[in-house]
Amino acid sequence: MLTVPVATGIIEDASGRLLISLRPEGKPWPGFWEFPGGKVDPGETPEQALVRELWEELGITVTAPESFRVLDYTYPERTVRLHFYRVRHWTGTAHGREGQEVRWLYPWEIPALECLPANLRITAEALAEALPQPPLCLIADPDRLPLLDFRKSLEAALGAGLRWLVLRCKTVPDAPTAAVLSALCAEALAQGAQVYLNHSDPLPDWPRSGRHLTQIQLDAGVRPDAAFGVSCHDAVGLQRAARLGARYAFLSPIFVTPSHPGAAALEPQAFAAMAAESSLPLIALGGVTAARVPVALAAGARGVAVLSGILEAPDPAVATRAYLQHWNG
Ligand SMILES: Nc1nc2c([nH]c(=O)n2[C@H]2C[C@H](O)[C@@H](COP(=O)(O)OP(=O)(O)OP(=O)(O)O)O2)c(=O)[nH]1
Ligand SMILES: [Mg+2]
Repeated sequence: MLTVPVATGIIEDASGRLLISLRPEGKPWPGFWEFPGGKVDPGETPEQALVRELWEELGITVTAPESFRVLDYTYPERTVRLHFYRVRHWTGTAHGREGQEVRWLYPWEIPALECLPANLRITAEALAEALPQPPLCLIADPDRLPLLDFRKSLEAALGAGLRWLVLRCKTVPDAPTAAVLSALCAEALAQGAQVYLNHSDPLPDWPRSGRHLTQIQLDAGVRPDAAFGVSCHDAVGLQRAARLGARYAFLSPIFVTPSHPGAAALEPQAFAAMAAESSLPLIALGGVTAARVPVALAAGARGVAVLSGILEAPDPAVATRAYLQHWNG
C-alpha cells in the first residue's frame, strides 16, 4: 500500500493548551478530532505542507515549527506517515476557516474526545513531558514503618533527588500523625517534588500537587477537581482514567512481586501492548527493582513507581540513587 505523507501541527498557546479540530463530513473519519494539517503535496517538504495547511485550515502564519515525531499508521483505507510539528509561534488568530469546529484544550482534556487513533501516542507523549522529572515515583505508605523512621527515610529519598511522591494513606491517620504527614508534604513541595495524595474522602487539607486514585475509587465515582493520576490494572481502567482527564496511570503488576507472589504479572509484553493503546503515560509498578528499570522503559513505561524498594531499603538514599541513575546518567 502507498504511504501518504501528512504534516500536522501541535499548536500550543502560552498556557500550554493545544489546538484540536473536528474532521468534517466528506473526509475519512468524520467527527473525529485531530491536530490540524493535511497531506503533503508532490514537490513540497512536510514543513512547507504544514505552513500551507495551517493557513488554509486555520488562517494562521506559522513561524519556526519544530519537528516533533514522525510515525506511520495504517488505517483500513491507507497508510499515513505523520510528520508532527510543535508550533509555538504564529501570527493571526486561529479559527476554523473551512467551517470546522476548533478547541483549545489542555493535553489531559483531549482523551475525553473521540480522536484519530494514530494520535493516542502523541497525547501520551504530551502528558509524559509534564510528568515530574525524573519520573521515579515513590509510593510512601506511613502504615508500613514507625512514623519517625518513615520521616527519616522519606527525607533521605528527597535528599537523594526523588521528585515524585504518592502519599498513600490506607487508614485515616490520627491527628499527631496527620500533622507530621502534612509537614512532610510541605517539605517535599519545597524541595521541588510533586506530591499526590492517595487518601479516602474527605481529603485532608495537606499541601499537594494533586490526587492519586485507585481504580476502585474511580469506579465508585470519585472525581477529583484538580490534577490526578490513577492506579490501573487493565485496559478498561486505563481507558476510563484517560477519558476522565487523568494525567498519568500506574499499570501493575508489570513483574511478579514479593508482596503478591501468587498474583499473575502482566510481564513486559502485555504491558507494552497496553502502553501502545493508551493515550496516558504509563508508570510501571510491581516488582520493579533498579536493575529492571530499563526493561520497564523498553516496554513503553514513561516512568516507574516503587513501594518497598526505597523506604524499606537499608539505605533509602542509596536505593533512590540506584533508581535515578537510569535518568541522571
Ligand atoms: N490532519 C491530520 N491528519 C491526521 C492526524 N492523525 C492522523 O492519523 N491523520 C491522518 C488522517 C488522514 O488519513 C490523513 C490526513 O488526510 P486529510 O484527508 O485530512 O488531508 P487534507 O487535510 O490534506 O485533506 P483533503 O482536503 O486533501 O482531503 O492523516 C492528525 O492529527 N491530523
Ligand atoms: Mg486536513
